Amino acid sequence: MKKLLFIYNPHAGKGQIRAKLADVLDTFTKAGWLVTVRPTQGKSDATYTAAWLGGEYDRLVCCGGDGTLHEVVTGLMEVERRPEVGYIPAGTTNDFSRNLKLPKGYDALAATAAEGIPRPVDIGRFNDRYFVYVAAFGAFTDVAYDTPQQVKNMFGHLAYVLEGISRLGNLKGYQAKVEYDGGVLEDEFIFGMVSNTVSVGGMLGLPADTVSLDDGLLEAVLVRTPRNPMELQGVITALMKQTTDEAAGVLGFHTSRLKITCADETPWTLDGEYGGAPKVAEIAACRHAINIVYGA
Ligand SMILES: Nc1ncnc2c1ncn2[C@@H]1O[C@H](COP(=O)(O)OP(=O)(O)OP(=O)(O)O)[C@@H](O)[C@H]1O
Repeated sequence: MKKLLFIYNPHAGKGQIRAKLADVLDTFTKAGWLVTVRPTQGKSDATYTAAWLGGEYDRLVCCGGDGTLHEVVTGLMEVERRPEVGYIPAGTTNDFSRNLKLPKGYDALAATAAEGIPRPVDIGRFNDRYFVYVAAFGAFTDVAYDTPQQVKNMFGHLAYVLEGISRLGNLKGYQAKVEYDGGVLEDEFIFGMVSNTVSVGGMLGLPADTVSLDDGLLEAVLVRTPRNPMELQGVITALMKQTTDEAAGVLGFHTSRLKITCADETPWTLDGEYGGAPKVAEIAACRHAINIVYGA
């Protein structure tokens, strides 16, 4: 019998999955799976469980928010023979799930996770860590790690932070050398983001269908430190319009890898969680690292 490992975060979102658990497990079983269930017991539990047990299963279904998906995928990257992944979004933020065109409601989600056909997606490597859809530094990310997880909100939030600053001197910039497929940039940046999600397509001025999760490419957005009030206004305008504007210092490009060398330790967020504060961030797309079930 094919084996399915179900990892769910009982506290994700408002904990609604708990009331649906019996139906979800029944759906998996009726689809022919022999099911093992792991309610996560705390931080990193999903990572350890996926890393230790993932290789013994044909399919791993993850239920929770972006944080739980991040933990599961991080664990699976340690596994040689990775199971197919199904995802039932159940968190307060389920930004990544938008990419998968999943149905609504737990019954349909469980059926899709059990029977849907998986497709390959790229996973981001960040030094010795991983991210599913976004790695970012700067502006708000060094203050606290309650980063607005929805990628689009990041730009809105950044514009809001920038509008609120009374003096340009209050802005913390990061002197950085950025090496990528298209060349080398050396400048001071207040914000940088590398992502693998269609929700950033608009920001790069690209139609969403040119941002693909399985093309071996990541999308990068860098915001240069504005040096005067006019430049600051240009950055805010670009961010509000959610578009890159090279003249205004809001740069965007596709790349398969990126090396960001900062003069100082720079705190990063990976999928909305604290990702450490390295001086050098080596980022790369791990092409087709995970096979995940899509809804359509
Ligand atoms: N049993 C548990 N008790 C407390 N925290 C847990 C437990 N299991 C998992 N977690 C943690 O909860 C965090 C958030 O999980 P998740 O993203 O699934 O939910 P969420 O509702 O979307 O929360 P948020 O959007 O605020 O991150 C994860 O990073 C995980 O480490």
